Order: sequence, then C-alpha cells, then structure tokens
Amino acid sequence: MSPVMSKEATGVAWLLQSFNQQKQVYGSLAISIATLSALLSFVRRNNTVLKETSPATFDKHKKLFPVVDGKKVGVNVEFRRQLRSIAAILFPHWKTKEAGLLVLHSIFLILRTYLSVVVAQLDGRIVKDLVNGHGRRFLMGLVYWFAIAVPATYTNSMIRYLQSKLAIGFRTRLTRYVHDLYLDKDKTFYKAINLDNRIQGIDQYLTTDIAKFCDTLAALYSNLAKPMLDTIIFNYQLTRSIGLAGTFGLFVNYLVTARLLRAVTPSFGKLAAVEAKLEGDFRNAHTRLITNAEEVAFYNGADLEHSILNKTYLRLIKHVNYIYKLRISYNMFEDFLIKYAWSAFGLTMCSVPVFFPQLAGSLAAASNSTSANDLVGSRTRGFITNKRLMMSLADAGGRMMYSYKEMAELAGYTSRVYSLISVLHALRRKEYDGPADKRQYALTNIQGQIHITQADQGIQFNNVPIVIPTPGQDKVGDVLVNPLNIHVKPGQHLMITGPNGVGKTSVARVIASLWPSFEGDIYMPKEQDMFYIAQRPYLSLGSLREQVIYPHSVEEMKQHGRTDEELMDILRVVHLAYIPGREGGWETVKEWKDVFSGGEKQRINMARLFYHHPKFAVLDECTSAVSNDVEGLMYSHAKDIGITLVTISHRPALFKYHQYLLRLTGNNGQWEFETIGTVQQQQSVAKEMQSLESQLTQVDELKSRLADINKELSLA
Ligand SMILES: Nc1ncnc2c1ncn2[C@@H]1O[C@H](COP(=O)(O)OP(=O)(O)OP(=O)(O)O)[C@@H](O)[C@H]1O
Repeated sequence: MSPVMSKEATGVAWLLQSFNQQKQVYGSLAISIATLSALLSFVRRNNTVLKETSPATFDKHKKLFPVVDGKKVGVNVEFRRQLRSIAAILFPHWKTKEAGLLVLHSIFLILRTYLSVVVAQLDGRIVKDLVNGHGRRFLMGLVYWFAIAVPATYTNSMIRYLQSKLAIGFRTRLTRYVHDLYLDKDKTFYKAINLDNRIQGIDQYLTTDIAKFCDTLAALYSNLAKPMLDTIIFNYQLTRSIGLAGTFGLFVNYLVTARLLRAVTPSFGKLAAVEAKLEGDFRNAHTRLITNAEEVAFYNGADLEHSILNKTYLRLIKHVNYIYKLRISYNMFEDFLIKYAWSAFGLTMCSVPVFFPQLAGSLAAASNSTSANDLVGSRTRGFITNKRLMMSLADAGGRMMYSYKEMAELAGYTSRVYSLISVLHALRRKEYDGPADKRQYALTNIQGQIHITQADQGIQFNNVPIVIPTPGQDKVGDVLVNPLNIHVKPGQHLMITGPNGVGKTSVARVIASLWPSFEGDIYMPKEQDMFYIAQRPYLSLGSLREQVIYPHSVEEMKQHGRTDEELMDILRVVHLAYIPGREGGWETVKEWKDVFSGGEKQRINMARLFYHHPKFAVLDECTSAVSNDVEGLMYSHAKDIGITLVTISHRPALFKYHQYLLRLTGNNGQWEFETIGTVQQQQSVAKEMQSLESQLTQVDELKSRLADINKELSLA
C-alpha cells in the first residue's frame, strides 16, 4: 500500500469510526423524521367536528360531579379528584385526538431529553479536542454540532406546537361539553342565570376560565413531565461520572428544596380563583354598559357608570397587586435556592471526579486511567459534560419546583371549571340550591307536576301557586299568586291583567316551565304547540330573514318548505313590508336591535308568531309600543288563523279580543277569573270609551290654540 493510499484508508477508517461513535446523532434524525410523518398523517386524519354529548354520557358523569361547597382551594386531595373528574371529559376514551397528541408530545419530550444528553457529550468532546489541539476532530465535532441542531430545533418547536394543540383540543372538548349542558332542552342556561346564585358571572367561567384552565393544564404537562424525565436520565448519566454519593447528594438537595418551597409558597390557587372572579366582575360591568348604552346615554349616567367601572377595576387591580407583592419575596427565595444555591452545589458535585477520583463513577474512572497527556483533556471533557448535565438538571429541577406554583394556579382554575360543570349537572337534574329540610316553597321541595296533553285539551292549572323561586340555603320563595285554577280551551282567548309587579309575567314563566311549579298540576300541550313573546323584544344575531323566522335556522325554514314570499306576506300583516326593500333584502346582516324602532321591534316579534303559527301563544305586553290600529289588525289576524291567545296586559283596549279575564289583584295573592262581557267588563270598557270621548271633545279647542301659536310665531 502506497503512503498516500494508506493515508486515505486511515481517513476513511477514521470517518467510519467517527460515524459509529456518533450514530445516536443520525438515530435522532431518523426518529424525528418518522415522528413528523406520523404526526402529520395523524393530525390530517383527525380534523373532525366533535359530536354532541349524549344524555347517557351526562348520566354517567353524574357521580363524578357532585356539588362541593366551601372546600379549600389548593393542591390537595380534592383538587386531584376534581382534575380526575374533568379528565373524563378531556379523554372520554384512549382513541381520542387529545390522547394521540399527548403520546406524540411525550415522544418529543423524550427526544429532547435524549438530544440534551447527546449535546452535553458532544460539547465535552469538542472542548477536549480543542484543548488537546486535534484540529480535524475539532472540525468534525462542529459538523456533528450542526447536524444535531436540526432535530434539536425541530423537537423544540414541535413541543411548543403540540402543547398549543393539546390546549386547544382540551378547550374544544370542554367548551362543547359545557355548551351541551348549558343550552339543553331544559333551558339550563336560564336556570343557571336566574334560579341559582352558585355561579355568578357565568360568561367569565365559560370563556376565560375554561381557556386558562386548558392552557395551564397543557403547559403543566410539559413543565412537569419533561423535567421529571430529564431528572431521571441526567441523574443516570451523572451517576456514571460523579458516582452514587453525588447522586444521593442531588436527591437530598431536591427534597430539601421541595420542602422549603412548599413551606413558603402562598396559596396561589385560591388567589388565582379570586382573581378570575374579579376579572369576571369587571368584564360584566362593561357588558352591562354595552347592552344598555342608549338608556345610560339618555339618562346622562356616564359619571355614575364611570365610577362603577373604576371601582370594579380597582378591586381587581388591588388583588392583582397583592399577588405581585407576594411574588417578590417568593420569587427571590425561589431564584436564590434554584439558581444560586443549586449552581454552587452543582459545581461542588462536578469537582468530585477531580478531587476524589475514588468516589467517582465508571466514566470518570476510565478517563482518569488514560495517559498523562490526555489527562487534562479528559478532565476538561468530563467537567464540560458534567457541568452541562448539571445545568440541565438544575433547569429541570427548577422547572419542577416552579411547576408547584403553576399547579397551585391550576388548582384555582380547576375549582372554577369544576364548580361550573357540577352546578350545571345539578340544575339539569333539577337539584337547586335550597335548604336541606323540605320546607314549603323551598327550591329543594318542588312538588308540582306537569302533564303534557293533546293541544285540544288546552292549558289547565289545578291548584298551582305562583311563587318566586329563591335560591339559598335558608331561603323559601314568596307567593305572588294564590293557587290558580284556570282552564284555557282552544279558541277561548284569555287575558291576564293586574297592577305592575303583581305576577302576570310570572304566570307566563310557570307556563313556559322557566320557573318551577311548587304545587298542583299543570296540563299543557307539547312545546311545539306553544309560542311565547316576551315583554322585551329580542333580536338575534344574523340576517333580516333570521329575525322573522327566529328561533328557526334557515335550514329549518327550508326543511319546512317555507319561502321568502310567505315571509313577505307576514310582514304585510304586521305593516313592515317596507323593511326588506329599505334594508337591502333578506340576506342583510345588521345589529338589528339598533336599527329598528321600539314599535318595529315588537312587530318583528309578532311576525315570528305568524311564521311559527302555534296552537297557543302567550303574549306578554308585546304590542305596547304598536299603534292601536296595527295592534288590532295583528290580534284579529292571530285569531283568524286559529291561534289561541293568552295575553298579559293592563290595557282594557285589548279586552275585546278575549273571552276570559284573569285579574290578579295583588291583594295577598288573590285573583279573579271572569268572562269578558260581564257587567264589570262592560263598565271598564265604557270607562275607557268615556275617557277617549272626553279627549276628543278637546280636539277643536287644541286646534284653535295651535293656530294661535303659529300666528304669533309668524308675527314675531
Ligand atoms: N328572579 C326574581 N327574584 C325576585 N323577585 C322577582 C324575580 N322575578 C320577579 N320578581 C318579582 O316578582 C314580582 C312579579 O313580577 P312580574 O314580572 O311577574 O310582574 P308583572 O305583573 O308582570 O309586572 P309588570 O306589569 O310590571 O310587567 C315583582 O315584584 C318582581 O320584582
């Protein structure tokens, strides 16, 4: 073999040997690429929309979510139980996308730890080659350094990506589940807002709290799982160089740190829960202003609203500042312990193989046995590798300790999310907040029965009192109306009248099952045969068409074979035929509550009645802003098309469209049921006519006064 050939052969052999030594670098690359392709195909296959939660699932979860009161919020047994209950929603089974994401996330976490070890060794090797003056090896080390950078950076960004995906996945599942509970057929949303005090400012729970819970949970997994893994692997690596005594020292160090930190950590969980509540109050105050902007502006109430908003904000910020203050001393202590005390301890550990080789591990012993020339290089290599491992270990331990604070915060969010779900579950089962003993008219003692019958049986109340549902441990409701006995048969229109606040709308609430019936029996047709128009007109988000067909969607309208021409006919009845032309057609989307006048809003609501064409309609003062002539036309049309009306109003002008009158007197809950057209009725109508006639007699007088004023003005 020529000297040249022999040199080349040596070069190839060295490269092969070097490749052999660094095969883990290529292994890492291969694993990363394989994981990437698995991930991409997995994510592509799993972009499905979540299915609606079935009643069977809710029944199954009943035991998981008992309502708990007054439990201490913190990292305790109750926190773990609540987290396990919520986990049943996040991971309904092991074939979910989130479970897959979790597995992938874990793979990348392992990969990162593995790469950290490789990097530490490579770092030690490069420095050794530098100290020993091995130029070629040093350059080759740099090549490997860059080669490892590719999977390392990819792994890091993948971990962040998967953590965000996991958080979004959790949030989607949880939001879907809570929405299914909240907006179910039993109108749980109404009960949660009006019949219960356990969840205040529910919008904050549904939006921010769920999001924060999911973000913290996903972050906690990587902040906890990765350092745990790191600790095990790095400790193993270190044991090989600094020996068992060093590793034992490290463990003692962890234990002492954990104890110290636990002792000085303030109750961050409780503080986070209070902060979330105060955030909710602040947001709520703004929402109220947005909803009532016009009324506030008319009253010139900006100053008062300003001070309410400021006070709410100050309460929040005072609490946040308090948390920040607590954090100063806690963070100082935490940093001192984890950054400085641990580093000093780490350096001491790194010195073990140098000063006490007899205590060192197998790797250090091997390098110490090399020739004197290589001793400095080997020590340098050992020190650099150990220092890097030690730094990673300190970082891992630090993150584990910091995670305790995150865990405490997670406990706060968990308690909020858990209480939301548990109260919604309870309300779904009609378990309200009330006294434990069965007192009359307590929300825990609802005895009334609702019987669904054929529409031709009408609506019947047998001994049903109207009681204000009052939540609270020691509370019972006040009786507004004594037990009612009424029967509204098809075609026998009923009007409910009485002074303000006597309980007229409350009767409608009981008919609609918004309020419970505490006693007696209610017989009524099925939901589809009934329609309610509330006192305050409601306009939804969406197109003009969707305002008329509400609560139908456009798909439902099509399924029922309804057309825009029919909608136009309906608008003619309520004298709004000009609206589609003026607003640019049925598809126009606007904030309709700001577009329509008070009377127009009420007429749109009446248009819905004609679109849905129910057998019975409960109309609660829903035409008070409509002119008398149009109101009359709408009432006549409703009766002509066979809708039986239950009208709530105190205006005698509407008597003539009804056969019966339920008069709530407000006198200790008393009521009278009369046939319209009796002597009393005629007297009351006659009284109204008299008053109108007396006003008419003044018309000429008023006209002449107006003419005088005009004349005076033109002279001036
Ligand atoms: N959720 C509630 N909690 C406590 N009290 C309530 C609640 N809802 C209604 N009330 C009270 O019950 C009474 C009856 O209310 P309701 O709305 O039925 O009156 P109404 O006869 O329809 O009055 P109006 O003619 O002014 O519309 C009122 O005094 C009201 O303040």
